[in-house]
Amino acid sequence: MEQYIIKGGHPLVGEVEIGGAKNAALAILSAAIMTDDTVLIDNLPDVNDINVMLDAIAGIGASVSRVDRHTVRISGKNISDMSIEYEYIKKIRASYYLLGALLGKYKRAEVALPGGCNIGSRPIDQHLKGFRALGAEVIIHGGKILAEVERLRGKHIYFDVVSVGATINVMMAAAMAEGLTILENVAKEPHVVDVANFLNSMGANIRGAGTDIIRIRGVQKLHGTEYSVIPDQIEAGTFMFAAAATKGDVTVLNVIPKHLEATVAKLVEMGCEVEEFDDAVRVVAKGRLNSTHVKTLPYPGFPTDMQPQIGVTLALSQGTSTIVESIFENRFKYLDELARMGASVKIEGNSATIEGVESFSGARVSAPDLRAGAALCIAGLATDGITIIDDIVYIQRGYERFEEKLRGIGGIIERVDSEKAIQKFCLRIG
Ligand SMILES: CC(=O)N[C@H]1[C@@H](OP(=O)(O)OP(=O)(O)OC[C@H]2O[C@@H](n3ccc(=O)[nH]c3=O)[C@H](O)[C@@H]2O)O[C@H](CO)[C@@H](O)[C@@H]1O
Ligand SMILES: C=C(OP(=O)(O)O)C(=O)O
Repeated sequence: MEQYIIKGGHPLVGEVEIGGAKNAALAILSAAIMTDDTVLIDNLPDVNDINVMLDAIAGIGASVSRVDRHTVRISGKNISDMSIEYEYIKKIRASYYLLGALLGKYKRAEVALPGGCNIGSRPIDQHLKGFRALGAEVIIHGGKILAEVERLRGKHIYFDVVSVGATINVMMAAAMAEGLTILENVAKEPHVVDVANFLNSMGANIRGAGTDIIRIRGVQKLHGTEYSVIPDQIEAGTFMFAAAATKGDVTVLNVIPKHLEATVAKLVEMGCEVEEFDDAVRVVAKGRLNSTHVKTLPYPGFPTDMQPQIGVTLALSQGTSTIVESIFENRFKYLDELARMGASVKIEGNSATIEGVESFSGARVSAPDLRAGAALCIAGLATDGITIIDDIVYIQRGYERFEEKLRGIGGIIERVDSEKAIQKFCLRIG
């Protein structure tokens, strides 16, 4: 098992290049198998979740060839199997997108119930409601979801909750249904729009992605395309909060500033200077920041995937902050770890009250999930001591070369795999 070991306590300064969005890329890779033609996808992040997805689609017979670290060529022509093995599914949440993709193209799919970060109960009833509305028979048996239909038919579907996964999944299936599908109360996240743009570049007819209503006129066939995934707003935001928490000066490069509005608004409220360029954002924190109040909401609200990163930053800010986590019920686990570093927090249901402290003290903590793990790294980088983070496999799910990128802006962080290596680091740095 690997750990991160961090010696923090100084500002992060410099520029960092942001990669492609994991959560857009995972859906786009699934959608890529919906044509028999070849699809070239660029700006993929080189992270574990993407590799698992590529293995999963290769496992059903798709041809997958890597052009380089961030580019892949996929052909769904020789897919022979509609059943995705549990081995892949249990590792990633987004495996459920293969349901919509296979059902749309082959009218049959068999996918084990998905894994992903343990951040809440994460039902998929809205995905299944959507597939059923399009005419599919969907059953859950032996830990698998089996969906089948002779002909998918367009329908007017109203989602009961705003769900990124259900919106994208049902949109994919409807792209190859007969007639018009209208999806209401949909998610408006940038990755929903990116997947719609990708499908449209393959010949789909999807309008309205990014608004509350998506209209999909089904087509019989999709064709090959070349596509570049949007930048990862969550990776960008993570580095922006790392700059804020360490009182640093960091410019995130290759971003779409519009996607970062909620993050920028909070950083400004907290007292950061934020400069926006065409495809970059600079965050400068000149001293101790101020408290604020945060409520996670679907886009364009403040993202739940950024809640731990702002939480860590608030725990070092002046005054009392509150966070309401309204999307997932189990996303405060990092606060218990942070309390071990000296943070003052009180959790009641889906609300947390944070009394800012001047500084943390280094401790050994565990990453409870992907974003919480990244947030604990931020805590370590802001702490004038040694912090060891266990279970970093979660962080590797979604951050490419995380420690390298942090080192590029002055972070003292190493990935180690033994107690001996930890001791060596402490002797050298401590
Ligand atoms: C791979 C991927 O893209 N993961 C992201 C995706 O997860 P995911 O797609 O799983 O999250 P959803 O947007 O679906 O979940 C939003 C809310 O809806 C509820 N819900 C969802 C589906 C459903 O059928 N029934 C239901 O009740 C969930 O429990 C949650 O409370 O969006 C989340 C919210 O932005 C992000 O935190 C995840 O990083
Ligand atoms: C929670 C996340 O991923 P997943 O939905 O794949 O667990 C995330 O990207 O923060």
